Amino acid sequence: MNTLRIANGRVLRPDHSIAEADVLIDQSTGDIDRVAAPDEIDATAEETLDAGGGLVVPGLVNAHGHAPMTLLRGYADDKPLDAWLQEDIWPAEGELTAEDIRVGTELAAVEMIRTGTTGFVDMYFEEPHVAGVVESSGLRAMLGHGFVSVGKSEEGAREDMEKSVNFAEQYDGLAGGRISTAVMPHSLTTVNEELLREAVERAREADLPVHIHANETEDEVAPIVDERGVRPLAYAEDVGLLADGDFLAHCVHVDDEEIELLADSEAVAVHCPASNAKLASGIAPVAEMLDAGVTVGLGTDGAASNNDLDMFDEIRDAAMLGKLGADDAAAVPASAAVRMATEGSAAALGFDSGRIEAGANADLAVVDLDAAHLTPEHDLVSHLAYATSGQDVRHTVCDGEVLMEDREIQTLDAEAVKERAEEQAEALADRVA
Ligand SMILES: N[C@@H](CCSC[C@H]1O[C@@H](n2cnc3c(=O)[nH]cnc32)[C@H](O)[C@@H]1O)C(=O)O
Ligand SMILES: [Zn+2]
Repeated sequence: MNTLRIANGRVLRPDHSIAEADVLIDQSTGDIDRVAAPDEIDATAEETLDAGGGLVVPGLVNAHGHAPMTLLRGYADDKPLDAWLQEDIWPAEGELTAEDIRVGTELAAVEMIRTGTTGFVDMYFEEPHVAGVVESSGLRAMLGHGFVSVGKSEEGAREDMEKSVNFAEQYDGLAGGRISTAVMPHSLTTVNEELLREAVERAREADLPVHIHANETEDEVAPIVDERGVRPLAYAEDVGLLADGDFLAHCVHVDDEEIELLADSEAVAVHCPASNAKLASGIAPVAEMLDAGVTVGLGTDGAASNNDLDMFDEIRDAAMLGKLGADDAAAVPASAAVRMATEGSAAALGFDSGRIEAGANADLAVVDLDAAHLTPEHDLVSHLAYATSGQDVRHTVCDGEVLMEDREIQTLDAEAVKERAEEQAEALADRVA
């Protein structure tokens, strides 16, 4: 057994207690073999990472995003979703090349590894290039080709849906099992009913989950209520969504009936607080969803509506906005927010990660605790939610492989990626202008 030992640190246990413990990783399986006090582990490890003065936490899982949009970070801000997409983002995306997608994903991978994220979701296009970066970066991901029918001929829309199903079938399980896939219709209003039903049917035939944007803005809800006389999630359930493995991004404008539908289903809601705030989409009723027993994951959405991919920022936003939305300072406490970004997101994607215990994927990060902004140590879970930045991460490990040691990324040349991304983004903006 090739072993990696995360030594001399403290560990965040699944019950959110803190233990002085080493983590022994079996690199042949990529799983955690043991978590125990140092003197209880006599195995000699081929490789050791020093977690002294640090806290070993589950690698964060970014359960909704559009990775290549890092090239559009800061390209268009300060407008609501529809105007932002129609006036800026979709015109720019029309000029994106496959190389842009590859470089934008590399930049996203550098940012995620640097900030302790070990798993992510991508809904975009040119996904084979995204998959190539997942393979080389060492991250875990659930990928899908996002498709719409609006603005397309019936034939063009069907082709796009086929592309989404075919990609999901062909890429599931690649990169040594670190890639999983989903069929990804863009949203309940940008894909017509016939195509949506067919996409869901094809996903079930292929035993694949479906990922979709849902109830993000009032503008997405009203047309469905007006046309169909039912709430969007009732329509989603009727087309066969809300099945086990399905996960819905946003769920901002959901009423009690829809929260109950989610709670009674196997589907997972993915909360994107920063994106919802930045686009003024609203504050999702996360406290109510959690109280109703809905599984809630956490995601940044794209870097053009956040504008970073730091999931520690997202944890803090979830806690803060959850309180504001519930008008209750006790809502979405620190532990609940941390759990959303670890176990909640892992559940959304069916990842066996999100917790530090034997048998789980060895997807973890080590947070340096010696900074002034993490002093004193009354409560480390409080620090994870209210004070930790992704820049505090020292090491990142995914599938038992070291992706970053002492803030040095091992699987990508971070400086070269940043340079390339600058060049590609500049050329893209020139093409759009
Ligand atoms: N542009 C693709 C649609 C699917 S890719 C995923 C799309 O979601 C867009 N997107 C990014 N953030 C959001 C969001 O918060 N809500 C809805 N769409 C978004 C993103 O810009 C991209 O166009 C096509 O025409 O076939
Ligand atoms: Zn999105």
